[in-house]
Amino acid sequence: MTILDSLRGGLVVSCQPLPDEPNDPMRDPYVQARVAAAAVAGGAVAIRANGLADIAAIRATVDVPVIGLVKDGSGGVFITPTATHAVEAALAGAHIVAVDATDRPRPDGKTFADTVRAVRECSQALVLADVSTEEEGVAAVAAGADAVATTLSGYTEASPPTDGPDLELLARLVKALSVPVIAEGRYRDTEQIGQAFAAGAHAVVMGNAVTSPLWITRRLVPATPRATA
Ligand SMILES: CC(=O)N[C@H](C=O)[C@@H](O)[C@H](O)[C@H](O)COP(=O)(O)O
Repeated sequence: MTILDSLRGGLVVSCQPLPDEPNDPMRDPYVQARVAAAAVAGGAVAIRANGLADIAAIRATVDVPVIGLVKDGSGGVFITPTATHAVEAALAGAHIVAVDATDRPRPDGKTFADTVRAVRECSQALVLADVSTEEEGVAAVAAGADAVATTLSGYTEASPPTDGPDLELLARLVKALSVPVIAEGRYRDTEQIGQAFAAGAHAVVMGNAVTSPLWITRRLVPATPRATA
């Protein structure tokens, strides 16, 4: 079975501390590896992880594929923004490297296709294109992406933010592409998971709703009298 086959029809759990919270107590490779192990024990078919130390720790702990990325920067392209970041993620142990494949300029001046080539030259890792529009997905596949994810919908100028997941983009990508399309971004419950698979998703990624006590608690606390006192 190929790596991508092993993800088919399953839940991928994204184990990442909150990016805008440098003091998130979960920011620790050992902790993230234990969270990943718990997710796998619960049935996750793969783990998505950010940063070389977390990728390596999770790879050493779980026996499912690791989708690795390296976040760097805040505005513009920040998910595995350069070919160097992508190569480092592959060498740290990612089976699949998630790379920003939006049509925005990249900090190293290279193209997404250059980045795919760099990963192929140094490893067996596959490349997952994180996109925000259908056009970006089509271009990413032409440039060599092995799979495409809706990860960046709602986070670029070309894609207006929404509360829930972008099921429309997912359905359009499934129709337009011949590679697996992974649903990611603001999936929170079983109903949305069902909707994603009904729209043709290869797999669904859930992050904060599973792996961030800080994020979950912040959403629950406003419902308490204490919060409004
Ligand atoms: C846009 C961006 O930076 N997305 C990142 C991608 O790796 C993560 O911060 C996501 O939050 C996560 O993968 C999915 O989490 P949720 O299921 O909570 O959307």
